[in-house]
Amino acid sequence: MANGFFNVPTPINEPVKGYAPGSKERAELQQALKDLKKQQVDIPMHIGGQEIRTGNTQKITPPHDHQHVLGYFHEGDASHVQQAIDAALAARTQWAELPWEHRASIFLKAAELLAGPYRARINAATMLGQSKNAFQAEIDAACELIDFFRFNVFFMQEIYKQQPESLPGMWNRLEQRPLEGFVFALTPFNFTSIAGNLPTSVAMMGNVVVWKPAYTQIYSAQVLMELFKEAGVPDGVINLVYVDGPTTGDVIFNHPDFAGIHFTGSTGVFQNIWKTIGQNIHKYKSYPRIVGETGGKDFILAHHSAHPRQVATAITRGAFEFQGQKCSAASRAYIPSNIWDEVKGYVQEDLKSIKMGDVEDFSNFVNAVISEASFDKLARYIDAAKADDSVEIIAGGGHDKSKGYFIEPTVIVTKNPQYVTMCEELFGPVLTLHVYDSQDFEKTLDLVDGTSPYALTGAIFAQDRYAIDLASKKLVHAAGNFYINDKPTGAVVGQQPFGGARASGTNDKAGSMLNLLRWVSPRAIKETFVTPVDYRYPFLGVDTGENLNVTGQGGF
Ligand SMILES: NC(=O)c1ccc[n+]([C@@H]2O[C@H](COP(=O)([O-])OP(=O)(O)OC[C@H]3O[C@@H](n4cnc5c(N)ncnc54)[C@H](O)[C@@H]3O)[C@@H](O)[C@H]2O)c1
Ligand SMILES: N[C@@H](CCC=O)C(=O)O
Repeated sequence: MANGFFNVPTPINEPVKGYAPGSKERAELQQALKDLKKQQVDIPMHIGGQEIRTGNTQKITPPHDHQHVLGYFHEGDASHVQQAIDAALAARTQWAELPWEHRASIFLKAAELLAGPYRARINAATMLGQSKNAFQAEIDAACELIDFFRFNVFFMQEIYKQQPESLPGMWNRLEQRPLEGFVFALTPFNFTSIAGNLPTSVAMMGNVVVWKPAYTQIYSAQVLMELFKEAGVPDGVINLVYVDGPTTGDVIFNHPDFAGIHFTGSTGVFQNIWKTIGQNIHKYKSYPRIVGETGGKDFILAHHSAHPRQVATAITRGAFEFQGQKCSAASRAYIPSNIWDEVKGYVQEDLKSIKMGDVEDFSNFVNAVISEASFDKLARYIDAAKADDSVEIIAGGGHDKSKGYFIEPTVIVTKNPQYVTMCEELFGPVLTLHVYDSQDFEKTLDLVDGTSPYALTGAIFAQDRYAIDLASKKLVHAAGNFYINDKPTGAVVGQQPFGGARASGTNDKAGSMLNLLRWVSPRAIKETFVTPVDYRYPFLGVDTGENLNVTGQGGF
């Protein structure tokens, strides 16, 4: 029983460690990589606190070294999804009734564990399982997830604090109930922090969760599940299943207690899910919350006043960090003719200096793409561009899957601003670039706005303040995260709340109060202290009015 109004610690962003040669963190990370590589892990599902092994195992291999086996996971079927729902519903009442400060403590503890004893292991697992370099793993799996935990706890407190006015004679209260049912967290491969945030932000608000990660992220998902357990998340609150997407969806979206989905992934999958939920709407007890952050076709637009070196650096980092597998990665660029030669020179110079290879060699900036399917798709688009006379590849273009799924950072230049790779999300290290007449800035703004159905991230580079203002206005709906003279990636929790509109998602801004509000159903409670005993209005005259309380306690 809580007797006190508690204030959670004020969150600050977790400092990103540098991993410089000779540093303590580098030594710890190298040791964790070695430890993980010398064993083969056997990864169970986690349902109601039980480890579930089906014997139906699948291999986990690093994308940059597909012959090395890191371990196996046990795949489940529809019956396991049903068990996970049952376990979640069984845990629901006790978890929902736990005073909020205990939920806060659990996730603050998770943040501290991740910042300390779990840091090297989660980074190493993300490096090996998802082929991220040390720095990319650190900003994702460690810092961003730590920030999600700390900031979300703070936002939860802010939400609970918001209370309505009360006139004399009454007390109005707002109670933030968890949703009536269970929530499905469906997570992508590319960010360990997103995989960790989608189930925990929901659970933090008192809900119970069935979590299904992408198969290509299971290696680090297992470490997250251990972290949640050690932090004190009770059995059944977050249930982790490894079942293929359509089979999982079939059980979840037909269940009457399905109360919401917290999704991050591709637009096509999200749109199908939305349709299925719509078709099944009569089956549910409540209208499910549908929260989804999806794909992007993120842009860099330069004005003729932009600094060529700054634009080139933004292209190299914005398009090719983590092999372009960020929903925010720049994948189309519009460069004015007056600075093109310079920008081109710098980009080619940068890309020539980039090293590609295994994550254990910390000097590799680029590693492998996530899977053979992704490699084959990207190689197809690159080969089609090579065969097309209307476009030119000015950097990269090579690919090789003999040891790992390696695609060279590739820049395609096209005269046709509607060329297929200017419009479609490829999700890999491929940037397509259109050079426009530097006098046509306004026309190019329309082009940027209208070329793709997405609206996730975008960047304007200019020194001319009028150009920045014009771009901000004309591109108002073209990006949920808009950058001025900066690359379009690298949003930080608490600083640039993240999410896009149009086909890019519901824009509920991960790591913000807006997102957490989707996981509660407020109940307004009005308590009247002196309850009326006469129905008549004052002007009917019979009563003196003192018991009528028309505008006071009684109200309308
Ligand atoms: N906007 C954002 O914040 C954001 C962040 C990260 C990734 N993304 C997007 O995610 C995508 C890359 O991630 P991904 O390849 O893991 O996405 P994906 O859509 O292939 O998979 C996401 C999840 O959905 C599951 N899934 C796939 N098909 C399904 C189906 N038919 N029914 C039910 N579940 C299904 C997957 O197993 C996975 O768990 C890109 O499009 C990227 O832009 C968006
Ligand atoms: N929040 C990340 C992108 C997440 C999507 O993959 C960024 O801003 O770069």
